[in-house]
Amino acid sequence: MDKSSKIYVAGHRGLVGSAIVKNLKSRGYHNLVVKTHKELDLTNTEAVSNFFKAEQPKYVFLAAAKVGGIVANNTYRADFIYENLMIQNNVIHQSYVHKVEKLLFLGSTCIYPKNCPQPMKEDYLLTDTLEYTNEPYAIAKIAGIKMCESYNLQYGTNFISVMPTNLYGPNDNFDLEKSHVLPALIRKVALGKALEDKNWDYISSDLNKLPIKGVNGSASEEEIKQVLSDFGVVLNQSKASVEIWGTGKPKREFLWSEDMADACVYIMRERDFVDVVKDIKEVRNTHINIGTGEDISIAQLADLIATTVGYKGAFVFNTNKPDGTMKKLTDVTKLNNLGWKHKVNLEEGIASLYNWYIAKT
Ligand SMILES: NC(=O)C1=CN([C@@H]2O[C@H](COP(=O)(O)OP(=O)(O)OC[C@H]3O[C@@H](n4cnc5c(N)ncnc54)[C@H](OP(=O)(O)O)[C@@H]3O)[C@@H](O)[C@H]2O)C=CC1
Ligand SMILES: C[C@H]1O[C@H](OP(=O)(O)OP(=O)(O)OC[C@H]2O[C@@H](n3cnc4c(=O)[nH]c(N)nc43)[C@H](O)[C@@H]2O)[C@@H](O)[C@@H](O)C1=O
Repeated sequence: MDKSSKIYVAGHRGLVGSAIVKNLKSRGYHNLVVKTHKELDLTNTEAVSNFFKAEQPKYVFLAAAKVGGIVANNTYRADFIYENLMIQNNVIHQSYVHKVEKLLFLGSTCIYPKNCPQPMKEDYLLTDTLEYTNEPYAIAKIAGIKMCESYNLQYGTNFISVMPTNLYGPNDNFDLEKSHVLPALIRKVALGKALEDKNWDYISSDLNKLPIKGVNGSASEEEIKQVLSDFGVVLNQSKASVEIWGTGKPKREFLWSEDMADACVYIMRERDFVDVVKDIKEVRNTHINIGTGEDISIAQLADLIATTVGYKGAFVFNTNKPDGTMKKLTDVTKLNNLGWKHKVNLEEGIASLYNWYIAKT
């Protein structure tokens, strides 16, 4: 990639897209094209076609998607399959039509079967039934992999699919209903500590930045306590407790978003589709897992966050909420063999994200 190549980063304000833009700029790439969702709705085929015709990007990072945690995936099932299929169909097809030199499609490790052998190798795709809570999203992501693979085989394009594990970092989503576990627990634990410390300035400032169910920092103490308790952050006789969804037993692997962005930029710069094809007689499972190869239970994650935040209160487990897949650890051999390894460990990442979040509230 020349420093002046025109590069389109779809989803540039999101968790991963913002980290990709930061990474590219730090390396001197200066001809970036970005559009907000409002400026360009990627589900709109005509608008995407016009955009590619006008801009003619040479490289495309497809980091725009409908994204959310386990409950959002399970609740907005139609939106997750429809919007993701539309976004990726439009962007991948127009990239072919307008002769994009290389495209990177971001999927997710939820493409693997619910009871997949661990760690999950790329070859385990489509070998068994998916986890139900995120099946629509996973099916859209599998369609994206197969679309890239099929366009490469039929039309000779150079489209690469990467499957990230659970990600976290600056510009994460801290909405308690829709977010993933790590930002949700950072926010809930920080609020639990503030309740115990009677730090109303912190609580008001947090709610002013991101109201919960319409309740912001100017609401009464009683209203605030009520809405926090609806989300499992409770003060009982000066002792706080924070709710963890499910049993706390599922294990997850977490990758810092700036490491993820670095992997994306590395693959875009250094690798081509042919590098990830194992068997040229039957070209399958050409995607690449992106992760750390290390996992941790949700209960252990909560303890780590409590240590970082200095929270001394309790955790309670709400088993009416879903656990989802019990284990989804990626096999990162292919990624490591392609020449990339993660740098940021979980303790460092949690501390950085907590500091980032505090600075924002
Ligand atoms: N976060 C995670 O833990 C994981 C994420 N992934 C994948 O990584 C990729 C990036 O995810 P992440 O950064 O977390 O997502 P975010 O939700 O943080 O960002 C998504 C971005 O997509 C844009 N977007 C969404 N819908 C549209 C649309 N219809 N038209 C135009 N833009 C749209 C948003 O634009 P705007 O800001 O303007 O609203 C936003 O910038 C996705 O493909 C996701 O599936 C995979 C595994 C884990
Ligand atoms: C990245 C991946 O993310 C989604 O899958 P997931 O890994 O199950 O996502 P999650 O982060 O929401 O939950 C992880 C675990 O944590 C538990 N958990 C505890 N307490 C909270 C909590 O407060 N919030 C959330 N969200 N989860 C909690 C929760 O019950 C689950 O056991 C996919 O749908 C799909 O989007 C995808 O690709």
